[in-house]
Amino acid sequence: MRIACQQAACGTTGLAHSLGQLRRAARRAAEAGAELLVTPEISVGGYPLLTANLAEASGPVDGPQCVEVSAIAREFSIALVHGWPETDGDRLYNSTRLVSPQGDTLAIYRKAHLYGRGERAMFTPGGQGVVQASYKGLTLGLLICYDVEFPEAVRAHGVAGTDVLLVPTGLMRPWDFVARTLVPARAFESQLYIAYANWTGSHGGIGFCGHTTVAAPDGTASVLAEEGEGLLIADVDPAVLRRARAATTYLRDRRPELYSS
Ligand SMILES: [NH3+]CCCCC(=O)O
Repeated sequence: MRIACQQAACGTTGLAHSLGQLRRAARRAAEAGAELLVTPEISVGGYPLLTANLAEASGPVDGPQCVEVSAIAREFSIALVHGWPETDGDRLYNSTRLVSPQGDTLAIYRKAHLYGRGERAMFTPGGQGVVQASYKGLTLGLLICYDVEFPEAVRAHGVAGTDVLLVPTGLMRPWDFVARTLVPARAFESQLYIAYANWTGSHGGIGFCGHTTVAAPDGTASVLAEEGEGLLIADVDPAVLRRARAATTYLRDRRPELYSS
């Protein structure tokens, strides 16, 4: 399956800007033959989410923001992973949604490991660890940014049979080590692909470090530079998963009865 990861210029000025940026990426991804596009953390609304953008960017899964994104998926007949501030009753979640090429919601994941005082003040932490969906014969999983820095969170997906972990992110400097070293290591140790789509540029006092990555379970990775918008195109190959899992049998050789919880 060919996938695309958007490395988007941050500094979103509002919902219309976000949706325009996402639509352009969907068109380019479809033109490149991709069947799935992954966009950065809170790609609808911008990261960090400014209070000024909160009212127009936030909504329930059947709200106008998600309806617009579903229309983009249908227009270009491509599956999409986008972030947005999800409202559910009086709670606000830092969420990501996997949308089918027909615009249907295949999965929603709410960021469980919130990062820093700003996020913890604004969002409610998600309460689900492993969220998956089937697409094109593969099992896709969802995590968001900081989640991937917890080996337990990624390993839980590996044990649950995730083939491709889709990770919208908002990774800032000086943490580029996470993109360059940790994400490829996570893919290798849990025997799955990780598609990690980041922002670039500076916004809200934060400098994002790009390095959008598709890391494979065999230790190889495709990476974009730190600066500049772009679209990373990579092919996810089930044969690579099979060969890697046969050669590196971490998931079979685990001894969970020996590990503290
Ligand atoms: N080590 C922290 C990197 C930033 C994670 C986040 O913004 O969710």
